Amino acid sequence: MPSPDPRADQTPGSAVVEATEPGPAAAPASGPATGLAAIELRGVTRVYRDRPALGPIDLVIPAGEFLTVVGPSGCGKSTLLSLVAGFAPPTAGTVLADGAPVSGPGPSRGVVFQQPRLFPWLSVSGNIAFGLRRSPKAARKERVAELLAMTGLEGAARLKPYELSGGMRQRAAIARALAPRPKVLLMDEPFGALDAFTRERMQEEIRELWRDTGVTVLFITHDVTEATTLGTRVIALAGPPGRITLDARVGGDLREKVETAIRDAASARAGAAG
Ligand SMILES: Nc1ncnc2c1ncn2[C@@H]1O[C@H](COP(=O)(O)OP(=O)(O)OP(=O)(O)O)[C@@H](O)[C@H]1O
Repeated sequence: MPSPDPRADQTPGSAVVEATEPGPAAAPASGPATGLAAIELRGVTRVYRDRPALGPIDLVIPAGEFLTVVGPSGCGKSTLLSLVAGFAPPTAGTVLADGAPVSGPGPSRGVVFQQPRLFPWLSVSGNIAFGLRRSPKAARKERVAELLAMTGLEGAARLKPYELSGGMRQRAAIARALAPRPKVLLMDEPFGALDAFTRERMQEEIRELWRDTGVTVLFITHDVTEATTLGTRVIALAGPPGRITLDARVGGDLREKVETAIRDAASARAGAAG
C-alpha cells in the first residue's frame, strides 16, 4: 500500500519550478536519505558542434533520493546522464559527485543502459564479478553471491547472456552495476526494451533494491507513468537545449502536472518556431 513519504519535506533541487504538496507517495517510503548532495549540477550546459543540447541546469540530488527524469525524445535526458556519469564533460558549469568535480567515469557511479551491454563471453557471475577484479577472490565470490540473491539470479549464475530472458539480462546488468557498491546508480531508460509485464516487475524490483541498498538513483525515462510512480522525485525536461520545467515530489496529482509541463513546453517551442 502507498504510504506518506517521510522525506517529502526534504529540500529539493535548486531549480524548483513547481512543487507538489507532499502527498501520498506511490513509491515505498522507507529508503534512506541523508540530505547531503550525492550529485550537484551548477550552471551545467552541453553544446554539440555549436548546437546547445542541455542547460543551463542547476540541480541538487540528495543522497538516498530516487530521482526520475522525464521528457520527450531529444530533450537532453541522456546528455544529462552522461555528464553525471563522466562520459562527457560539460561545455560550461560543474558536475559534482559527493562534493568533488566529476572528471570521468568512476566506481562511485554505476550505469545501466537500455540495452544491458553484458559481456557475451562471460557468464552471469563473470559479468557481475567484472567490476570486482581487484577484490580478493573470497570477497568477490561473496559479493557475487549476494548480488545473485538480491536480483533473483541464483539459478542463472552459470548461464551466458544469450541464454537469458530480457528481464534476466537487465537484472544481471543492474547486479553488475551495483557490484562495486556505487553511491549513485544512473539508469538510462533501463526498462524501455522490456515487455509491459516484465517492466512492471522490474520497477518493483528496482524500488526494493533502492530501499535495501540506500543507493541514490537517477532514472531516465520518457514514460510519464513510470516517472511519476517509481521514485521519490521527478524532474521534467524540455528542449533541446534541455531545461528543467518541473521539479516535484512524487504524490498527489503529479502525473497531470508533468503532462501539463511537457505540453506547455512543446506549445511554447512550437509558438517560438513559427
Ligand atoms: N554525440 C552527439 N553529437 C551531436 N549531437 C548530439 C549528441 N548526443 C546528443 N546530441 C543531440 O543532443 C540533443 C539531446 O540528445 P539526448 O540524446 O540527450 O536526448 P534524449 O532526451 O535522451 O533523447 P531520447 O529520449 O531520444 O534518447 C539532441 O538534439 C541530439 O541530437
